[in-house]
Amino acid sequence: MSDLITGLARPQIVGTVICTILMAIGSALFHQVLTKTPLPPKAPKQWTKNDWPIVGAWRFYKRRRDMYLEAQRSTETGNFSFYVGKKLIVGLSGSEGKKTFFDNRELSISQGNADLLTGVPAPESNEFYQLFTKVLTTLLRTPNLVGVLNHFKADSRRAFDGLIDAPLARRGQDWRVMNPFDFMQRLIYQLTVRATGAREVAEDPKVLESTLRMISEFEGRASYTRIYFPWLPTINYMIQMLNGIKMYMIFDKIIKDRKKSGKTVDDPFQRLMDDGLSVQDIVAFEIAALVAGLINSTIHAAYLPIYWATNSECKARVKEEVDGAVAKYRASEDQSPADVLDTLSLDQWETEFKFIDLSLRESIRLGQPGTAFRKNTTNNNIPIGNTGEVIPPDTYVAYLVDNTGLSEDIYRDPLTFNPRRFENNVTEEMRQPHSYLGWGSGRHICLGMRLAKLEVTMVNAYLVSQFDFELSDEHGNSRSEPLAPINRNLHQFNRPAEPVYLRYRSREVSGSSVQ
Ligand code: HEM
Repeated sequence: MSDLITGLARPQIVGTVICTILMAIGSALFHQVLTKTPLPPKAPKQWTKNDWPIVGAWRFYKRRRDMYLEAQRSTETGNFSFYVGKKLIVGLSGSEGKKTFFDNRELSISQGNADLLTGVPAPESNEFYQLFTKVLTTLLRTPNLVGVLNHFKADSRRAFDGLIDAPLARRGQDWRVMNPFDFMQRLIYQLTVRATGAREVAEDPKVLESTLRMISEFEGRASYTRIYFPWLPTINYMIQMLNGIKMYMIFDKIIKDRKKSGKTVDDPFQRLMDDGLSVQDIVAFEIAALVAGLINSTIHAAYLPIYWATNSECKARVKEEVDGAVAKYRASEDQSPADVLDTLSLDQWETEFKFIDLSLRESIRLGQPGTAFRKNTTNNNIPIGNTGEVIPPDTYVAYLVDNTGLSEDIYRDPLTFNPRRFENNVTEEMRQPHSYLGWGSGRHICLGMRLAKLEVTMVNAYLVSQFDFELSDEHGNSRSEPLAPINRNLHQFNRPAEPVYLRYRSREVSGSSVQ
């Protein structure tokens, strides 16, 4: 083996290998240039400002919103075409563009996402997409959610007990400090595994941690280079593949162990096995569901207490709501607030926390940078409403979500966090179709919405029932400077660039516990 390695390391051989790789890349680039199709007739006007040869519109991945707004302003209809590598993308805007994007049944969401959202392993084939959505929908029905509810409560209790046991921020103080994004990520991930996966993962801290790291990497190691050059084996892509193999081995082992021992486990994973799904389909389902479940739910679960901590009216309102539910369902005086929450049914979790729900709705409206994608997979032009323009066959479509979520025509003072806007002051514009895109709109509504709402509500109700919290630095010093604004050029919502901390203390200690 060592001879082989020394042999391969010889300068001539290294040189030959490098030359071969460079020639392969060179000829692929040449092919890319030669085979780029010209703009089809009737496609919206092409936007080429700042384009690079071969690559095309690099700003779409570097400064997406800036490029999009500039391009849409440059055309009469607000629609425009551009190339990313060889891929033709039509950017839609305006009412006709928006209606086409969200209502047209011939535009494929799975193909659009698979090709343009690298990092998120969107189901590539239509058959798998059908299977994925069918299984997810079944798992998130009432009987299955009721089945995992006690695990949700127990996991949440354990996580919050851990917060109580954490060391004090400073001697002589009663504050402790957490990074809400780290805390929520671990807990939300565990709950999502409970709802869609295997107990062997949810209940083994080591496996939970290692799979969480791999699932986070699917998103964190997005390789935009591969969107331009799908054939390029980038390092990030290789790491994603490696993580895919490791996840496969973990799930394959669980399946084999269960089969060998003849043991059946009462969890969603067993349901997939009993339904006869292949190992490949189970693994692909688990990865897709866990990635979809992790990204948005975690970030919003962590942002809610941050928003509340910076807005005294909201903080008072959420406390009132949670304390009200605790008082309403308390069966005996010796029950702690968390004990009471442990007794709530699925229906009570889904109906008693309206302000948390409104806060989530508002957090999503504010935290939805980037574009949604579709692809015209038919052989026909798809008309863009009555504009006279079309989406040609084999073309991708994008819609900048901020065009709606931050529209001053729909939302007054759109950059302010104000959950009450959905409660009172609902304007005529807010009642129009496609005026809120937070959970999707038209033909594609989020299939995980019920799970996400349940998770975010539950973890935040446990938090508010037990703790006072404020923004702080990592040492527990109160923080007064405002958070940096959300980077609207992001492709999707993420943690703030600078870490944000919450200091917290038990409400029993501070004397503000619900009586
Ligand atoms: C706060 C958390 C979440 C937010 C804000 C969110 C948001 C969205 C949005 C905006 C869409 C539509 C995308 C488009 O039109 O292109 C969508 C679709 C989808 N979401 Fe979520 N989502 C969340 C959580 C989840 C979870 C937990 C899961 C699953 C475990 C999930 C699974 C899906 C799926 C499968 C679709 C595609 C639906 C279809 O193809 O019709 N989401 N989500």
